[in-house]
Amino acid sequence: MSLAGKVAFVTGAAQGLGKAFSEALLKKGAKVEAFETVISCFGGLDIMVNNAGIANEHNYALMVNINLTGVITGTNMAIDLMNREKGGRGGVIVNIASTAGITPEAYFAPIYTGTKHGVVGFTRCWSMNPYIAKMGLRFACLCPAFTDTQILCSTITDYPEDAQKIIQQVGINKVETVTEGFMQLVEDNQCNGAVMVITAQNGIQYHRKPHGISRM
Ligand SMILES: NC(=O)C1=CN([C@@H]2O[C@H](COP(=O)(O)OP(=O)(O)OC[C@H]3O[C@@H](n4cnc5c(N)ncnc54)[C@H](O)[C@@H]3O)[C@@H](O)[C@H]2O)C=CC1
Ligand SMILES: CCCCC/C=C\C=C\C(=O)C/C=C\C/C=C\CCCC(=O)O
Repeated sequence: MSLAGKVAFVTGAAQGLGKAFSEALLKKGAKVEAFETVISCFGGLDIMVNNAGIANEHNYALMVNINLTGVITGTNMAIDLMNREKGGRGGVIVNIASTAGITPEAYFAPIYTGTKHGVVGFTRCWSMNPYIAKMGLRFACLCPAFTDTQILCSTITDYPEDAQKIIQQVGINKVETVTEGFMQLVEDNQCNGAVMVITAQNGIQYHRKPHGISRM
């Protein structure tokens, strides 16, 4: 996808990964806008990034609301706006999950892990919907391991020993590496259903795709 003139909306873009994603999109010529402006000034949306998230095991209702319900709500709103069959231009929806959405290694954070598993399952499920081709939509999910942003500081403060132990094992991603992976997901029109995993040890990788209806 060429990004020149495309309209993007990134949730939670004030800092951290959301800010870095927005800056990378702007550099490639996209317009990164507030939701109201997207409709009133640009008449549509091409790229939706559900990025906002928190880590707070003590307030699980809030965390589920932001990390999972927020992604579902943002996705639903974007589908309505982008659906070619309803006058939209089509486009891509990228949901930001985590490696915690694939493996439960952060044992001290079961609710965070649950919300991120939800994001991965929700995004994968949409990507397998046979009607999205007509709607002009594709879906992708980004799963970074620990990355150098503010959310990490609060985790280390809340769970110093547990977090440090895992971080020492797996390392910390640079924001730039995660942003590079994010841009691949946005620009590669072939990557519907991609679940991209990014770790400090192995860099950018694709998690294996599910194949149709599972035979368990
Ligand atoms: N930094 C890390 O180690 C990793 C982060 N992630 C995910 O990446 C996403 C971005 O996190 P970071 O940039 O790392 O953290 P961050 O704490 O720097 O940024 C989070 C952003 O979300 C926004 N936000 C929080 N609640 C919101 C709400 N109710 N409505 C709108 N915006 C809200 C904040 O204002 C902030 O801009 C999150 O979904 C997080 O779970 C995933 C894997 C690793
Ligand atoms: C992880 C619980 C607290 C969440 C808030 C802080 C930062 C967010 C980090 C993540 O989302 C990444 C979460 C867990 C990573 C744990 C292990 C990574 C394993 C990667 C690997 O297998 O190499």
